[in-house]
Amino acid sequence: MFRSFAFFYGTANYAMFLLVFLYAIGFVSGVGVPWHVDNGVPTPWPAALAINLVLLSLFAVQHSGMARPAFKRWFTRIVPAPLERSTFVLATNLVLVLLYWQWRPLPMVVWNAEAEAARWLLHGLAAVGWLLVLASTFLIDHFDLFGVRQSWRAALGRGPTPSAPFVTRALYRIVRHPIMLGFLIAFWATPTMTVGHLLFAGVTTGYILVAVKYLEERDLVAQFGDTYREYQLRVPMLLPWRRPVEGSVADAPRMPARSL
Ligand SMILES: C[S@@+](CC[C@H](N)C(=O)[O-])C[C@H]1O[C@@H](n2cnc3c(N)ncnc32)[C@H](O)[C@@H]1O
Repeated sequence: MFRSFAFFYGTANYAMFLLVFLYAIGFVSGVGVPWHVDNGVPTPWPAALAINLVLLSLFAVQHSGMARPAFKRWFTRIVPAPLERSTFVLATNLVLVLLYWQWRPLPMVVWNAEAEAARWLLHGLAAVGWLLVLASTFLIDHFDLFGVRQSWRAALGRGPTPSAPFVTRALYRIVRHPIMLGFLIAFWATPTMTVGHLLFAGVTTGYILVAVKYLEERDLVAQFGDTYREYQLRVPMLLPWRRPVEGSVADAPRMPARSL
């Protein structure tokens, strides 16, 4: 019974993620979907701003909170360990559906590229960003990242899933966070930037910078130790042209493991 459920749960949450990811492309680009970053229930700007900030904060709290090792340790007392990642994916899906549905437009235009070539160029750049996200998930371990591997192993009656390996090849040789870089490109490369889109891009950029530097990298140092510190010295965080900090592993900042 549990094995069948694990298979269904992992597969259904992943299938929903694929739809939510596809919708994200439409939401940000404003193409092909009913509710997007520049469309929704017209709302006076102070209320629209407040609602959008609540939605973005909800995403940040869910996403960063549930990804912390301390939360996972507590959560796996309630949810079977092989289904923990898939439950994280389900929660992310639900928060994003709420955001797509309840987002309020702030339509004032900040910039607008009028030349057709410039518009296509910016759409093309955004497409490169989305492809970078997708390609990078396969470099880490796409099916592990979205909980399919863990739930399918449970369905097959296999033992606990071994941790995904530490990756430094291909895109991870150029920057330490290609998935986040892909999101930043996709969020900012738009021919028509409205106040609502700017709010979305600005807040998500701030969130990505804080979450990567102060949460994810601390966890990675705690998990991989000097291997990750040495990686930080060798490879820039997000921008390929930025030099990583000069120094040796011994000089690298010792970041304490997060207790939460
Ligand atoms: C949503 S992914 C984002 C990865 C990375 N921040 C990026 O932007 O490409 C988060 C997961 O990737 C894992 N991760 C981050 N860097 C990694 C690496 N170099 N090798 C393997 N896993 C990594 C983290 O432990 C975390 O579970």
